[in-house]
Amino acid sequence: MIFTPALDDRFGVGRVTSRVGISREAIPIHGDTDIYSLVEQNLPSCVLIDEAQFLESKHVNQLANIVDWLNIPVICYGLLKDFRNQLFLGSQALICAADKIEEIKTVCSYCTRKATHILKFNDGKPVYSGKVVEIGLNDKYKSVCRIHYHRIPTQGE
Ligand SMILES: Nc1ncnc2c1ncn2[C@@H]1O[C@H](COP(=O)(O)OP(=O)(O)O)[C@@H](O)[C@H]1O
Ligand SMILES: Cc1cn([C@H]2C[C@H](O)[C@@H](COP(=O)(O)O)O2)c(=O)[nH]c1=O
Repeated sequence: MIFTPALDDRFGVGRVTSRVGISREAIPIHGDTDIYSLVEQNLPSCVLIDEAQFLESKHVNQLANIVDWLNIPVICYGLLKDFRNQLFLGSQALICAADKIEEIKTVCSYCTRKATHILKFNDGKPVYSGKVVEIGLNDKYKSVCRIHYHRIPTQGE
């Protein structure tokens, strides 16, 4: 069973879509969705959650119970930190609950260093404060290294 938070509606509510174009229907998670009950009724072989940074801590508890009481593996994918370089609340709850955490590495948009931060742009300018959740694509967010998070290169650099 595939789930994704309803608030990420970039490609439609309840849809997991990759930048490479692959897309799958998913069950949308709303504030009152009881993921445990839905999984208990269907008993799938695995549960996949995308955009897990947007989960509420009660959903993370439900996922832990699915693993512990239904013996069904749960794999979550999501961002660790927001554009302010602070942990998303869902990711914080997942770090505390998870059996295993795997980092998927990517490189900085401006150089070959490891991307450790995410820069957010408003009208082409980096911003470091404001509301945490703003659904968007590559025009709004860029993965960057620590150096370029604090100072984006000027033209020609
Ligand atoms: N199946 C795939 N094969 C090859 N490259 C992939 C595949 N899936 C993703 N990628 C690479 O990873 C990038 C990010 O993929 P995406 O699924 O949008 O990740 P996320 O949602 O985690 O940001 C893509 O633009 C592409 O370069
Ligand atoms: C950093 C950051 C991201 N978001 C949003 C932007 C996108 O809708 C998703 C991330 O999707 P991806 O396919 O994994 O890149 O999260 C946000 O709301 N706030 C942020 O700080």
